[in-house]
Amino acid sequence: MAQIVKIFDTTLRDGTQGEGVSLSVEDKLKIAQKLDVLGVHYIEGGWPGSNGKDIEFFHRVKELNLTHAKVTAFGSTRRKETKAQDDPNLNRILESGVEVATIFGKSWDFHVHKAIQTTLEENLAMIYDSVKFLKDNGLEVIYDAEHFFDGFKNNQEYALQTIKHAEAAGADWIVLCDTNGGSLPDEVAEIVAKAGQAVSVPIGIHAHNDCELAVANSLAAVNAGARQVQGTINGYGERCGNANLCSVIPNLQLKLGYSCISDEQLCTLTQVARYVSEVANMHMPVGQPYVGNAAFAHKGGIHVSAILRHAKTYEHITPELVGNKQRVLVSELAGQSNLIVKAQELQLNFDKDNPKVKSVIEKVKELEHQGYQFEGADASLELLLREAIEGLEEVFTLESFKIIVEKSAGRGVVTEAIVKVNVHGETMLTAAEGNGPVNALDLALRKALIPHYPDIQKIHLTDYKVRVFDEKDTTAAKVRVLIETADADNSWNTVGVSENIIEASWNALADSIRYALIGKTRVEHKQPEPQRLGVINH
Ligand SMILES: CC(=O)SCCNC(=O)CCNC(=O)[C@H](O)C(C)(C)COP(=O)(O)OP(=O)(O)OC[C@H]1O[C@@H](n2cnc3c(N)ncnc32)[C@H](O)[C@@H]1OP(=O)(O)O
Ligand SMILES: CC(=O)C(=O)O
Repeated sequence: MAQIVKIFDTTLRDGTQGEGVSLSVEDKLKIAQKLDVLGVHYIEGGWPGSNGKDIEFFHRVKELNLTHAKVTAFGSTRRKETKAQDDPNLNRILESGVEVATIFGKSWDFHVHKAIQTTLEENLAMIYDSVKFLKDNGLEVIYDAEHFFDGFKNNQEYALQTIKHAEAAGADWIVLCDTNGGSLPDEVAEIVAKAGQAVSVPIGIHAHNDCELAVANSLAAVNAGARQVQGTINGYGERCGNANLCSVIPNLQLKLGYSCISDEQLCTLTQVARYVSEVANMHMPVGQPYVGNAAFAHKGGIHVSAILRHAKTYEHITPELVGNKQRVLVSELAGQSNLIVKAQELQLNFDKDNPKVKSVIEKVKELEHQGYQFEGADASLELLLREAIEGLEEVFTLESFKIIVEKSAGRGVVTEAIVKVNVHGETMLTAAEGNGPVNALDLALRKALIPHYPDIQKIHLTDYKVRVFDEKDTTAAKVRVLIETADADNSWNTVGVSENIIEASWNALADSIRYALIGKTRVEHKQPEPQRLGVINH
């Protein structure tokens, strides 16, 4: 029977102490629901003694009827030289209506002297009184021993006295905190084991990531006897963050054989990680272990060739166990296997014996050498493959475009694009004003295409990125433009490269529209004529 390790999520408290992370009450409530579905045991919702937002959260979280997780409110021990029952912070915890309180107190004598500027005896009394007050009021109490590892290294006897005082006052858990994130796994293991011998209540670990060891330290603590791990989704948190639960949970469960959440809940991990990053509006690193977009993405041709034979050759776990999936990238590092997998994904008939395989690989490598990058431009790659394998209908061809940018005294900059394209034998000449050259080009091209393809009105550009780079051996700077386009159901990315930013943008734009139109039915009956400069019939 696997040993149980309880998961304490502090995304909504310590996570919001991370730079750039700010959550509204609504955001916090939405995330709490996801965390409950994920199966964490505790959700630390905030610090009611700190701000009105957190007070409102605790008021409203009761309406969610969470099925699994216990909600806990955070705070500190009472202020020095006061009574616990008079302490506003402890009273806000009671008023929040939670059944579990998490309070932190000082373990490091240096902090007692320098940070809270009181005596060692008064700090012990602050810990005892505060835990006792909350216990006397019927709460489960988790005692976070702040700076425990630094305190232990500086004055072992005093650090142990602090947690013994918490235990004597009735704490249900003693959580050892590597608050400054400076400890190493071997030290953590040794100190957790010694603390475990000093007290008989269960021990937990709360690790920060300042040495990029928060996950490793959490695992070391569990192996040394800790039975609760505190951390955050995606590792958000003060300074360099907290232990990332998206790595802690699968490591504990899949590698070390502990039990934290059910297998079905583990399958929601990737979805929860991405959801939280969306709500927090924080970019998620593609290479984030287990849950990142590239966590099971294979780029090197050798790797792809091997995973086709057995996924285990380059995957440490089956991605679906954590709700992620395998991906194959195509780039100048690709071999034929990459292209074959990609083509299979697109349901294109393209096997090893197809004579076109080599020429397509060469084309991809040549374009990447020119500055194209297909791993971030799935739609451009699909067009290239479809064109090579089955040929593509020419949905439109460019005859010419012209951009006029005019700045005159007393007026802002006015940008106008004139586009001439041939659509099924008909030359469409249109013009549009935009708030910049790319916007104007986009609007003019759409005007030209709408009569033939009215669906084009449902798509819109969602992102536009430019990267300037110097081509090897020449002095001319080239630019790569990446465009993201979306309709109601999907989004897709295209790439264009040129020494001229407008031409690079046009290439990416034209691919994005082509991609949208390929496979869509051409309307037989034209829509009412759009505003345009002229239509030339051939
Ligand atoms: C390791 C951690 O992550 S702990 C959590 C840190 N998170 C936060 O600080 C976020 C929320 N904080 C806040 O909203 C505010 O700091 C508050 C409301 C808690 C306190 O605000 P203020 O009363 O203005 O105090 P301020 O923040 O300037 O100073 C902290 C006070 O807490 C005291 N304090 C710090 N730790 C403790 C403790 N464990 N027990 C008791 N008092 C403590 C300090 O001594 C200082 O009080 P003093 O000036 O009387 O000596
Ligand atoms: C309690 C806490 O957040 C810490 O010690 O880091």
